[in-house]
Amino acid sequence: MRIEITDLSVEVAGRRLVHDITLRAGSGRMVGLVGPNGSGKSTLLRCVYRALRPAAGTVRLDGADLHAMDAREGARLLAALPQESGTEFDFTVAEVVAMGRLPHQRGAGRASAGDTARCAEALARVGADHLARRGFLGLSGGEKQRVLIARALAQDPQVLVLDEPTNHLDIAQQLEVLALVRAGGTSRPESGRRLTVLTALHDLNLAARHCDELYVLDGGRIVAAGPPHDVLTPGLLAGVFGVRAHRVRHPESGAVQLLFDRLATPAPSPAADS
Ligand SMILES: Nc1ncnc2c1ncn2[C@@H]1O[C@H](COP(=O)(O)OP(=O)(O)OP(=O)(O)O)[C@@H](O)[C@H]1O
Repeated sequence: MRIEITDLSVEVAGRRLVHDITLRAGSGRMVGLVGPNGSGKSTLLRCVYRALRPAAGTVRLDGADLHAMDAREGARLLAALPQESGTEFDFTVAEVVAMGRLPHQRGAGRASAGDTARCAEALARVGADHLARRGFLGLSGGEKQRVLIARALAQDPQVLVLDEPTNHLDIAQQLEVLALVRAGGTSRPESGRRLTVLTALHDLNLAARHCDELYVLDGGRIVAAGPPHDVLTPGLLAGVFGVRAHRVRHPESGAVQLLFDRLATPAPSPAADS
């Protein structure tokens, strides 16, 4: 399922935080949003997963206006992992993941055997099946993140919107989760369907390695877009992130990888010494 974001602007408390965003994610593609702190990534994603309404512009899934759909219909198509998500009540892990099935059920709490199997499968895919009976609030940050990813996958969406999905995960889990998402989540290989993923990522090397295309946000606007190799240039990284970057190729995958240094600060001028 393709995502088309067109001329999207988002306002919070009367302040426009995101301006005129046009972004395309083709069906089955993994598209990354990168940008410095405060550049508008979360605000844009919040509008895409419908926590905020657009001030202008549209978000369409295969041509249908997402903000015009009813909540249940939207939730069957799109699942989200917000940056700070979770539950205040101490549900068990199994109960948290089961919430992902609600959009597919008639009436609340009528889980079928199929629903239960989908939840177990999603937990197993993120390596968290052993946590099923644990209380969610007692989990570590990384364990919580894995469970919330399982909930999103159990929702069986066609589009996944992730805000910093690798937060709290150790390096092995970061690679595991992004590979899993990229490979299509729980999507049964036999269905031939791949998830379309829009994800904010701080780690530019993970973004370069896992995303088909990147959009770079700065000051609430898109300042560059394209394949990671074309986008993550030393000039852009200096201008947007304020760092000096060296590009190397991953010896196995060939993906662009970056080594960072602080930008050299200009030597003080003689006049400043006097
Ligand atoms: N509810 C709000 N009220 C006022 N300003 C807000 C609100 N939410 C976000 N902002 C501001 O909007 C800008 C964009 O914030 P946003 O969280 O979207 O950035 P981000 O790129 O996701 O940042 P980070 O990388 O730090 O998570 C920031 O300047 C932030 O302070």
